[in-house]
Amino acid sequence: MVTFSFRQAYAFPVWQPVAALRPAMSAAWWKWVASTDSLTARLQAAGAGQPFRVRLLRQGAGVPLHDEAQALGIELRRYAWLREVALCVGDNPWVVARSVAPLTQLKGQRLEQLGERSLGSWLFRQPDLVRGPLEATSGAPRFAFPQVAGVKSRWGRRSVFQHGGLSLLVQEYFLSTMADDLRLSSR
Ligand SMILES: C=C(O[C@@H]1C=C(C(=O)O)C=C[C@H]1O)C(=O)O
Repeated sequence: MVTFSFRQAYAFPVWQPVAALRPAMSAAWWKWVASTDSLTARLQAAGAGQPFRVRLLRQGAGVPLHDEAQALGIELRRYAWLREVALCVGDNPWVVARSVAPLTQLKGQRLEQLGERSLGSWLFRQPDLVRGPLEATSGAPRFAFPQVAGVKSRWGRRSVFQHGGLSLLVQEYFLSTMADDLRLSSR
């Protein structure tokens, strides 16, 4: 079983509009990073019958990172609802994701009861869902990271979803395990 640890990164992540990073990305990666439909559904399709699983790593109240608070337009050091997962295909974590929502905006959406069901499967069923612009980074996540030698983050992306008065920042980092399994180039 793969274990995960918090990885301390010293550099502040540089987020850019996803189109700004397109020249640095292969066409195959662009399709993944710039897609705006459900990533869960895409991973399930790409897994070609291998079991897809959401591994819940952490969920509950906590203080968002500086850039997360900025992205949500909330005050620094305000508690938020945090959820960290690994999206696994077969035995491998392909994506690690961290979602953040202001606690004050949680009003019976029952997000905390999702457990190991995919947040995306729930989110994309909401008829009023609006997705904000995608931003991307080549930096590594500063949260749960698989403790397996040689696993690297290839691309990260984030966007804010709006639904029923709730703003939800979703950050997803695509791992080298996924690149290896799908034979994608490193970048
Ligand atoms: C936003 C989506 O949901 C995915 C599922 C997540 C979860 O269960 O916590 C987190 C991020 C996403 O990669 C999606 O499917 O597009």
